[in-house]
Amino acid sequence: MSQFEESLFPFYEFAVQHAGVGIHAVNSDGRTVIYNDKMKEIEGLDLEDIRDLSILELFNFRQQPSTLMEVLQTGTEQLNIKQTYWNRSETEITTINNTYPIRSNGVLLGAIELSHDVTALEKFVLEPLKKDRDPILLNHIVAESDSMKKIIATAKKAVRAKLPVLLIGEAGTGKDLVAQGIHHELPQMDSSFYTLYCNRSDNQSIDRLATELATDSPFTLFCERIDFLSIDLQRKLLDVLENSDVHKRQFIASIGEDPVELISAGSLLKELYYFFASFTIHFPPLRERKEDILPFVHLYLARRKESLGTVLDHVTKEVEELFHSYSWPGNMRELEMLLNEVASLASSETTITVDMLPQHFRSKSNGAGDTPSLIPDFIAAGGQDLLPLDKFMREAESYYLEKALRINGGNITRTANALSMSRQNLQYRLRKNKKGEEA
Ligand SMILES: Nc1ncnc2c1ncn2[C@@H]1O[C@H](COP(=O)(O)OP(=O)(O)OP(=O)(O)O)[C@@H](O)[C@H]1O
Repeated sequence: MSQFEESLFPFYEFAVQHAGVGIHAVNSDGRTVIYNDKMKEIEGLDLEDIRDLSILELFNFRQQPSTLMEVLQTGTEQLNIKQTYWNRSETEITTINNTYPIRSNGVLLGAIELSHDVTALEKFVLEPLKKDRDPILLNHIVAESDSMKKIIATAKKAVRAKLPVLLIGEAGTGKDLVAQGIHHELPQMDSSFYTLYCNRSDNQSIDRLATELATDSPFTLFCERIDFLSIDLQRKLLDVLENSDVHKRQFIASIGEDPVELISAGSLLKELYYFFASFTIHFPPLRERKEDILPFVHLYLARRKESLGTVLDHVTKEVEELFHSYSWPGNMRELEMLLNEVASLASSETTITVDMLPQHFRSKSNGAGDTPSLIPDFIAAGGQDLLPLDKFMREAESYYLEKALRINGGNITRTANALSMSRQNLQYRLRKNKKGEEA
């Protein structure tokens, strides 16, 4: 190497450390040779954590399919791979990765990954109405269908009456959005919005709430999915609420199913239902109010254009038809996540075409009718071919995880809690099963 080339090293090193993208390079043995500051920030790892790990060990450590390993094995680049995961500091990160083989004189020396952190972008685009600090008003909410119009009208009445409200509907139908809309329409605009995320056994949140309610401060309390609390905790919550100053607060709660069914199944305390049910608002699933689909798509694309200067602004007739024929079991949240996925991989396109829809969506929406394919019967019936046990177990796991996710509106954290597993483990299994399906 010439002296001149050597004198360039400090420049290269500086550029690598200060680049706005994460850089991770491995040699042909899979050992890390470059791991810059941005990559440390993205993954929450230190060089010490990984220096002595081969890429294979690192793969197990991260529980992520490794594009670096794939490029080392195949020698072909992998572009625009989107990954969402929780890093070491328990932060959710979304990256878009480009991974390239590095060759010298035709010999493969290793591979390099350039990782763009698009978490902030994802966070914004995920919820087009939740725009930074702008309050969500009831009139901002997409309400083209008669049923959504009725929901907005009842929510406005509840604001005037200042009585507790119970929001009833499947996950992802917009209950949280309407709760925030009610809050922002209230006369005391200085009060804050407090969400109690209900978790089966989370005693401490209710204790914290009791402390908060003992103060004088006015606020709106939104108890999200009280039906997720154990009956004992529902009793405790009711006690805390009944002993607080109801005049200074707006109380709102949500449940996922019909209250009569929940009460008779022993999942909802009748007295807690009565506490919130001065106003009840039913949110029909999106499949029963398809008029709201396209206005939401247009709102989403307009917001993205306004904030990020992107050019996507409509969908083809074919996509419209597909969106109208699909059942959206995850409701508006599922549509939002789909648009997110499509838009973040688009570059100069102005129209969303069927080709741009991800494979997983095309296969479940394509004429397969309304329900995503479920395994009809898990118990072997006489006369049926038996599956090898490991295949059966994989299918059962995949079915169960998908169902748990659907019940939890696609929310990984809640699903993982409900299944008593770490979020990383759940993500790993989902990915593994998806790969298995595609294979
Ligand atoms: N009518 C709507 N107009 C605009 N955005 C909507 C509408 N309905 C839902 N969304 C968006 O869809 C996503 C899911 O909505 P939201 O969180 O309010 O659902 P939810 O019924 O509270 O779900 P969960 O029961 O799982 O908490 C949010 O990002 C929300 O902004």
